[in-house]
Amino acid sequence: MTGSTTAHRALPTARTWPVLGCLPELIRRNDAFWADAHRTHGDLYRLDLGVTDLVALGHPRHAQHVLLENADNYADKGGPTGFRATLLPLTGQGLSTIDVEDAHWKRRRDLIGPAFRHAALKSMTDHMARVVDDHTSSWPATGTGTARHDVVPYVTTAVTAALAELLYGAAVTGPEIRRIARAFDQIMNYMWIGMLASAVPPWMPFPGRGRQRRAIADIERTVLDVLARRSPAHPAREQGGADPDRPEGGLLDIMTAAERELDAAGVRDEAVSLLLGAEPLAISVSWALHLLARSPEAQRAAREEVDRALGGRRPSFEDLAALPYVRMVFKEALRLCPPTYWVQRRAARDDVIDGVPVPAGTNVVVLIHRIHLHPGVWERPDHFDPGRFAPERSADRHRQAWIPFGSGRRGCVAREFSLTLGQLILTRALQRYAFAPHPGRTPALTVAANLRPREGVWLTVRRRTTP
Ligand code: HEM
Repeated sequence: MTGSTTAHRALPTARTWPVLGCLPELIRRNDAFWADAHRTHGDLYRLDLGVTDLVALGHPRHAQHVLLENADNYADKGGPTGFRATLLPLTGQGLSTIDVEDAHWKRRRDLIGPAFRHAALKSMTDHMARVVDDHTSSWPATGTGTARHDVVPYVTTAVTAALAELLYGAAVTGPEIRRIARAFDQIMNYMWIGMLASAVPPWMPFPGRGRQRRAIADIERTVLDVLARRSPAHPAREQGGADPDRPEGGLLDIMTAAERELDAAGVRDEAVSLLLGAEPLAISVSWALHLLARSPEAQRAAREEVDRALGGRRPSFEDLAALPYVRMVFKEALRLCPPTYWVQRRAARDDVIDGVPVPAGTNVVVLIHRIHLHPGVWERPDHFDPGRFAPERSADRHRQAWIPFGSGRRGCVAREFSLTLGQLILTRALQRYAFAPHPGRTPALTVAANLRPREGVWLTVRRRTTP
């Protein structure tokens, strides 16, 4: 795709206002803005956001170029600019936000990666299934009757509990999970305002800035409280009060033992930034339930599969292979609602993408959601159709057409873990409940730091009496 000898074309620019660029329009119109920008400017355009300038990339071949083929030129995530401005104070120097691929990043990745790979997954799945079991057994759905509620907090609780045990080797309490979820909510929704705030010195008052700082402090305090409970000096451990089913220690223990440089600040950054993975996972599982609620046919197919494979029993790692349709439902939910809507990189050297010059220092964003809805790649892109992930229908698709976990060297370290945990929660939920729309409350997505439901995912939930 590079080549300085070919004729270059000019880059169309999405810009509305002289100083703020598209930012006000983006804040006002949200997801509709992106769809229109794509229709007007095509797959590749310059996005003027006033405080920052980006090149937006919306075709799978752009992802292939930036994240794979020419990844050496895009090893830098772009510092505290653009979409990253509001998240960095929360995540510090955690693996996901380490800016440049260097020896430090590689060492951290090599330490964290194996904990999420297949062999580790196999041993942790049964434990995760038990945690999921506890946290999906009592969603509001009275007896054989129904209840109408937002499923996001319930899914978030199951995801956060399972993830915290894996990371910290310690249980989080209900109030802690609710505090973390509230704080994540504030932080995610602050993104656009946070971008504006990034242009104003930190000591100057700016709307929402105080709330944002308090939310970050809340998460940090809660995580440190949980970590303190796993300390050998903590009374709960000294009294042998640990749950015999719970794996000793957690990923953080392994990391602290292996990497001496992981001091208190390093532990804090990694503990917080890995926990942030709970948010996209909870969003995508909740969105899958919404899609199933609106597609009785898909819900029936998924339920028949789980009943056939499991009856009413809890799934084990070996069972997951017998639940391919549930997996496809989750993948389709991640296509329609990829919580990590974009990934950002900075060009180290001059480059050319699709005939457009991209000078050194340019920040580019790969727009995952636009790629997932690209009409040239997907048939009926807006339509919920889990069967499109069947092997026979996927063979000819561009390899970068579905990238909810990113791609290449900085791709999500927890991809397999997330697919497994999502599959487990959906399976258990389908065994226990039937889902239907909530009359008068149609869930909608909003583009914040993640792509996420605007006001929750309200559904009608009926407890099943069989199998
Ligand atoms: C459905 C759930 C998830 C989605 C959609 C998702 C998405 C992504 C994406 C798109 C990236 C690439 C970012 C980039 O290229 O700049 C990424 C990286 C990462 N994710 Fe996830 N993620 C999910 C769950 C998780 C979970 C549960 C964890 C932690 C336990 C996690 C930890 C990470 C880390 C540490 C990285 C950075 C890897 C590196 O830079 O080397 N993610 N994720």
